[in-house]
Amino acid sequence: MSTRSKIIYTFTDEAPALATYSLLPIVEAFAASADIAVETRDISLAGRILASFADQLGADKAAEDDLAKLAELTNQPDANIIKLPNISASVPQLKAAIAELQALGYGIPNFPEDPQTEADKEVRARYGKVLGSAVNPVLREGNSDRRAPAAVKAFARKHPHSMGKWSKASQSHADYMRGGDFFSSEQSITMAAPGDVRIEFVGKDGKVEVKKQLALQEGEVLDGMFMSCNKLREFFEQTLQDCKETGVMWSLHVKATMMKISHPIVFGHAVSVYYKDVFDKYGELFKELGVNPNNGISSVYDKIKSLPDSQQEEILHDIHACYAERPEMAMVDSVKGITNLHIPSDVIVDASMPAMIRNSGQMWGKDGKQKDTKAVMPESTYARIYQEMINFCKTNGAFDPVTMGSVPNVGLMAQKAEEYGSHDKTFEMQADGTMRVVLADGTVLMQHEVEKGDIWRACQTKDAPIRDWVKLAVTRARQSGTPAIFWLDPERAHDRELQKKVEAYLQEHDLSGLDIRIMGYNEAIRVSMERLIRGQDTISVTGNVLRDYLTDLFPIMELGTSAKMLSIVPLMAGGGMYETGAGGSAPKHVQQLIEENHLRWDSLGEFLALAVSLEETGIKTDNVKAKLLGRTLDAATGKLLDNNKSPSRRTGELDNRGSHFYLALYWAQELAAQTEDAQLQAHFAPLAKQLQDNEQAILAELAEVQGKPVEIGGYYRSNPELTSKAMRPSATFNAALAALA
Ligand SMILES: NC(=O)C1=CN([C@@H]2O[C@H](COP(=O)(O)OP(=O)(O)OC[C@H]3O[C@@H](n4cnc5c(N)ncnc54)[C@H](OP(=O)(O)O)[C@@H]3O)[C@@H](O)[C@H]2O)C=CC1
Ligand SMILES: O=C(O)CCC(=O)C(=O)O
Ligand SMILES: [Mg+2]
Repeated sequence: MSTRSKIIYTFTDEAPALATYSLLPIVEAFAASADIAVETRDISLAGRILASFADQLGADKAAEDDLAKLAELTNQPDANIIKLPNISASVPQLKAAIAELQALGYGIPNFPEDPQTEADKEVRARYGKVLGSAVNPVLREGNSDRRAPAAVKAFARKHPHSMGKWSKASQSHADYMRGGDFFSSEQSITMAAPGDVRIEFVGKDGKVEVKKQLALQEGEVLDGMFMSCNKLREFFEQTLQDCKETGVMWSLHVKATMMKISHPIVFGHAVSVYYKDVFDKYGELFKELGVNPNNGISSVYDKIKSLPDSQQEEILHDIHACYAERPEMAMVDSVKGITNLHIPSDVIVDASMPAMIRNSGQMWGKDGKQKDTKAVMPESTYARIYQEMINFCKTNGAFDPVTMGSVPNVGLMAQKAEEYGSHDKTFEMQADGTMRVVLADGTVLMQHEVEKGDIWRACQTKDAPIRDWVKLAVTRARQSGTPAIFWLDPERAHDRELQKKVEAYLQEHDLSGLDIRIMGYNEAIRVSMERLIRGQDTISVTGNVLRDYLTDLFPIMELGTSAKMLSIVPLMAGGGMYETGAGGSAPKHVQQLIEENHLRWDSLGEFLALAVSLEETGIKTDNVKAKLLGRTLDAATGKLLDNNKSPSRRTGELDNRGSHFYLALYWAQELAAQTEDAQLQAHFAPLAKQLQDNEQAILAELAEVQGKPVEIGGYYRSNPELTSKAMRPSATFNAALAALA
């Protein structure tokens, strides 16, 4: 018996949003044959801005708060959500999106950069909820299971991507603080009983300011830590001096988007240290103009526009003088003169470090040439793993995708675990004093002596997600027959608390025949890499930040991109969220589409997620047609890989839309060829024939549009009609699909 069920498909931003215009009509048409409704929910940056100001927009312009509704759904056992990557916006991106929406006639307020009035503070608070990683932590009500499916791994072995050679003489390295950072100050406790705590600041005058109150659960782990502003700035200065002396290029790698409060401040210090002469000279003026280094050097360019031309020129001249004084800095776009410090969201550590390591440890300089680089990552907690990988590549050469094994990940992230949920507990110190965490009865749980400018933060990790994470790790180790390593660092207070729980919760499972170990980060990555080059797989079982870092790092070595990962979030309430790969929304791809009408985005992550989602729908609702759709989709995806019908990077060749055509063709063929369900067979046979017969005509229609600019009417909120027209240019294909309905 089948009941009509629902798959929620998220509408997001940039390249995946463009791809959705082409892929979703195919998905809807196929899913309908199994009585499954595919509904979209808009969680794009623009959609979230509009939902935040729904009360101020007319009925025709107001948007529903789809994110809030989805968040509720994640706590329902029947949730089945396909989650595409979305923008975690930096302030410059948020401002650009606001300006675009205002130009479209939406009466939303400007972003108040320095709110003083109550009204401005209220607007700033609303925008604060849209800023940075505002979607993923809300929807991820389960832990993370990311791995390369066998077919994808086989494809990478057969068609290896290019890997830059490593030289033993490479000067590239990761550089991080040796003291004064979060790692060195971390304290951690586990709550023996439920309890209320206060996070408070005690000034030198003894005055107490309560910063935050928390109701903690029994078994919850609470961490407190801080980064010294003075030590951070000294560290940046030392890295710059070192690069100047050694001639190695300088670059900064942080996660200002996901770590949306702490890392923009770190980024801002890098900007004001690199351009120190300019900030020293124009400090007062910049304050008046509202320049904020946390938004990058672009903030200076932006704010000085109001000054007379001559003054602007003087400032620009002084900025250029910094380039002569300072070491060379890695470029984001050397043609357009966009540096690593332009805006905080251009270089995001999870993707940028593997890209550098894949590229012989080099980044691009201002002359467009690649060079050895000092990758500066102040927080030493996790930066050390990159140095380990760099050492490994210098010793053993680049990884070989043909022979290397795999490092899947089981990541702790549910209920805003660890740093993921730290934003409302992160504070930039306004004065010297003491930060302390105090129980309701006055017991001081932890405390730090801090100075003005230091960044103090607390992290919470609830007990239930930890238990669920251990279970997921054991399940994956059992199902895949693969050794699993818990990456828990004995040097870290937090990990020592976690280790006690892991050891206890492992005892709840049958571990016979399993190889499960606990290791510090350096040892864990070394062992995993030693096994990797011998073709062996090792599951990394990690906390939230390492989940993020490792699920780009290893896939990018193994598969060339993390977009091809199967990325499942078994929701703790029983539902499922299927993320489409482990990568982001690939902004560069949009540029190519607009300029050349070629979209190189690979929707493989969507294909993989959809297959699991269909299969799960089939199991949960006893819908055999859904299961069959899932299985045939997997077969079609395998065929698409075998026949090399993935998008090409080059304009003029098959792109995202062409790969969707082949997916529809192969999927229809698989359904027409199966004999389990005669109804589905009869339903899809005509489509299979029509697409096969018209293959050349459809390819010609798809090819014809390429090579010239295309108008989609916006970036953050493109025009739906124009975008649909652009993304569905084959009348023959569209008609065949319409006939299926
Ligand atoms: N789950 C989520 O919601 C996530 C969201 N993000 C967001 O994504 C945005 C961009 O982040 P960024 O750090 O640039 O990382 P991305 O992973 O988006 O992009 C880095 C590069 O990876 C390649 N790539 C990624 N996905 C695909 C794909 N499907 N097909 C082909 N190539 C792909 C592209 O390489 P090339 O240009 O060489 O083709 C791309 O330029 C940010 O706003 C970030 O916040 C980031 C990670 C996860
Ligand atoms: O939420 C974000 O900002 C990024 C998430 C991410 O990179 C990941 O989950 O791999
Ligand atoms: Mg990531």
